[in-house]
Amino acid sequence: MKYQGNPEFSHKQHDKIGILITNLGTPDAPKKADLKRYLREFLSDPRVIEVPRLLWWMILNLVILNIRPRRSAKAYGTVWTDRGSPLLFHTQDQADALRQKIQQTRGDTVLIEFAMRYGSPSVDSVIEKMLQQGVRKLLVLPLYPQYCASTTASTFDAVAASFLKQRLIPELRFINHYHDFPAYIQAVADKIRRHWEVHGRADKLIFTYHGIPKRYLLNGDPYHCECYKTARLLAENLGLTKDEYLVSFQSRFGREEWLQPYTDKTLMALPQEGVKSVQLVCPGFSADCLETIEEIGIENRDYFLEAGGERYEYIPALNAEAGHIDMMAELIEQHLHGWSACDDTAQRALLATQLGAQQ
Ligand SMILES: C=CC1=C(C)c2cc3[nH]c(cc4nc(cc5[nH]c(cc1n2)c(C)c5CCC(=O)O)C(CCC(=O)O)=C4C)c(C)c3C=C
Ligand SMILES: [Fe+2]
Ligand SMILES: [Fe+2]
Repeated sequence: MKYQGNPEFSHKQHDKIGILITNLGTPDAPKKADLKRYLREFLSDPRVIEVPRLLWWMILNLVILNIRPRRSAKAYGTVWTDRGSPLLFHTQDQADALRQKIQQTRGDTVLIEFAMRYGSPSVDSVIEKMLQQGVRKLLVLPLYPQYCASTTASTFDAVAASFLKQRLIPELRFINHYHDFPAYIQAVADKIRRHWEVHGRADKLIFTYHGIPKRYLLNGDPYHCECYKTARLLAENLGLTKDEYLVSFQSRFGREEWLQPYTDKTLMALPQEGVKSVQLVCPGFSADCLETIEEIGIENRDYFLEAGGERYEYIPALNAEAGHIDMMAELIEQHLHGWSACDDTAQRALLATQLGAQQ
């Protein structure tokens, strides 16, 4: 059978609204074999690596997958916890907290789940489960505040691919970005303010974002622009002047030029310019993960201190904090507008009665 359906379909079944939050995904364990599987899936995505397929297949399989898994496994080992990868357990906590919050007002007419674009739980398996549970309207929220084809559009691809095999596809809404959503700006700004209350301020506040190849920006990706807009809105909210903050881009991969200025090079240069203390925040990451805890929390700290810096602080991501969950709930409610779970139940009941009378 080409298209899957639910033979238990009933006209009396109440429609449900499904809310699916997603993030990038992470390896199952900090081991070479797990990294190889994870990196193969991730780096085979043409939305991530825009290079002719045959050429990339050779580079990936003959070079990268023979070198990187060992190195990355070591890095993941430094952030791994009893609950596994931070990205996984923070996303799980976010879904649990969101479920509690939204079900307080909407009851069990709404299902809230999380999925990962790469690795598990996969987008496909979670959508399948939600459809089986009666979801007929699906809202997808990729937890990337700034739109990027490599992350946001890739998530859309996975959702669309999952529908390809379904007989009954749900109504779909997809949140593209929320980089300028007031409650998101407020939540990040509040987090910075709370850090200042405990630790005081530094010479510079650095907004550091995951980079992408510069070529993607030149080909029309709005990510760079949305990163800068987020930084401007945060600076306005915090009352910062232009010389009190910086924007930079981290996590370079491969040899071509990525978005500049690079975070590592910036941190190496700042002490010579008289900047001795810095605070770093990652407004593009909704959950702490390898790229924030290890790369920003550890690796870049060393660069700054070795270059003569004196004080370096990383301000953690919003993770499953109440302010973040409230912001997500507000964003979701805004996008649920006009959707109610059972608005056609009465019509269905009527139809079922009519069908019954005809038989
Ligand atoms: C926040 C947005 C992200 C963008 C944009 C992004 C683009 C991007 N990433 C790579 C390559 C790698 N990224 C890796 C890890 C990683 N990336 C993001 C987010 C974005 N990536 C997250 C949340 C994570 C962490 C996952 C975790 O398990 O904690 C990795 C794997 C780690 C490693 O080996 O260094 C790679 C590789 C590219 C090429 C790219 C844009 C083209
Ligand atoms: Fe990445
Ligand atoms: Fe990295």
